[in-house]
Amino acid sequence: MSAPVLPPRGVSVRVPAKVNLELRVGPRRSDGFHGLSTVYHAVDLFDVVTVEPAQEWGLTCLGPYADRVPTDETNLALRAARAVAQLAEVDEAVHITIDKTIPVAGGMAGGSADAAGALVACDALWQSELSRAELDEAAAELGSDVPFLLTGGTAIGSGRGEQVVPVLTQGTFHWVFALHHGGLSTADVYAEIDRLRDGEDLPEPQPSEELMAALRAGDVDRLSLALMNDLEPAACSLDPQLQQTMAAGLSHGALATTVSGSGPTVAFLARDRAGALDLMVALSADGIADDLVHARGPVAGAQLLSDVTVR
Ligand SMILES: C[C@@](CO)(OP(=O)(O)O)[C@H](O)COP(=O)(O)OP(=O)(O)OC[C@H]1O[C@@H](n2ccc(N)nc2=O)[C@H](O)[C@@H]1O
Ligand SMILES: Nc1ncnc2c1ncn2[C@@H]1O[C@H](COP(=O)(O)OP(=O)(O)O)[C@@H](O)[C@H]1O
Repeated sequence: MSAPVLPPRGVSVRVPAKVNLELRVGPRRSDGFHGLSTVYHAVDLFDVVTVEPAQEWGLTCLGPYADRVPTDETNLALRAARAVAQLAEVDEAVHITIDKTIPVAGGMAGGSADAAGALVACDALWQSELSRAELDEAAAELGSDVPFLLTGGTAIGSGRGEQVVPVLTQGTFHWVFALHHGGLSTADVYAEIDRLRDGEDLPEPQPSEELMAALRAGDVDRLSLALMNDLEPAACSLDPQLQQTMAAGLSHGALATTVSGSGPTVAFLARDRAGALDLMVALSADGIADDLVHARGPVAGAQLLSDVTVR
């Protein structure tokens, strides 16, 4: 007699961090968001989100940044899980465990990654088979960056960042991320760009042809010339130390640098793996950042790791 097929007990999903290769910010819209043209790029720095059936809704965060992550109902992963329960009409609770490696409030979309991970994990746990359109819509409601973390790779983001279209790329790029544990609030950085650009006539943001060509060719030198982030002056205005970090990386041979999203993480593009490791050693000797991480991109978005853990 064959064994009965039991529903899965727990599901784990691995989700990457992102850096914006380009971030062009238009004027503030009437809903308070800014129209964007951005190019997201997922890198191999991962959180793992595990959901397990439980008597009550709950969340545990593990890892070095755990004390900076809310475990109440404001946690984006918990909100994502509840959104799937509602869409799938499931009346069951889960306990979520986030094994956190992505810096918190670092401009690398860690909370958004956890939300994307929880959407995919709960959909698998409850076998709800939500359509991609339903998942994308739920993701966009949770945050502007969340749909990209479902897709991963390299992609253009438009609207407020939630409309995502994949971009053709070749090869792997090597990055060094200089982390600053202070954190910057995304809303504060957008408010600061408004203050700095007050009265300016702003063009409709568009992706640059040069960046698309560099990515299509997998050409790291061309990519180094195409990185840009409109939020950089605003992040540097709120945290002037970032300018020193950027200058230090360039003096040690980084091909280019940009603030990651709304910061305060600073991204350096290296020629290759050896270049990235040399840069880490030099920056570490300077003691300029709280931590340094080597990561590669592009990598896939939220990926199911297993659908059966301990029974
Ligand atoms: C700056 C970016 C670049 O990818 O990422 P992070 O640096 O936060 O990772 C994103 O635009 C952040 O997206 P996300 O972190 O999902 O932001 P949301 O939760 O949607 O919005 C948080 C707040 O940021 C501001 N906001 C966000 C997106 C946008 N297009 N315009 C905005 O003005 C609004 O003040 C909003 O209330
Ligand atoms: N699962 C989560 N992980 C991290 N932060 C979260 C999470 N859920 C909610 N937050 C809140 O979102 C804020 C922004 O965090 P994060 O997404 O890491 O940064 P960023 O928007 O700069 O990419 C945090 O300060 C925290 O209060």
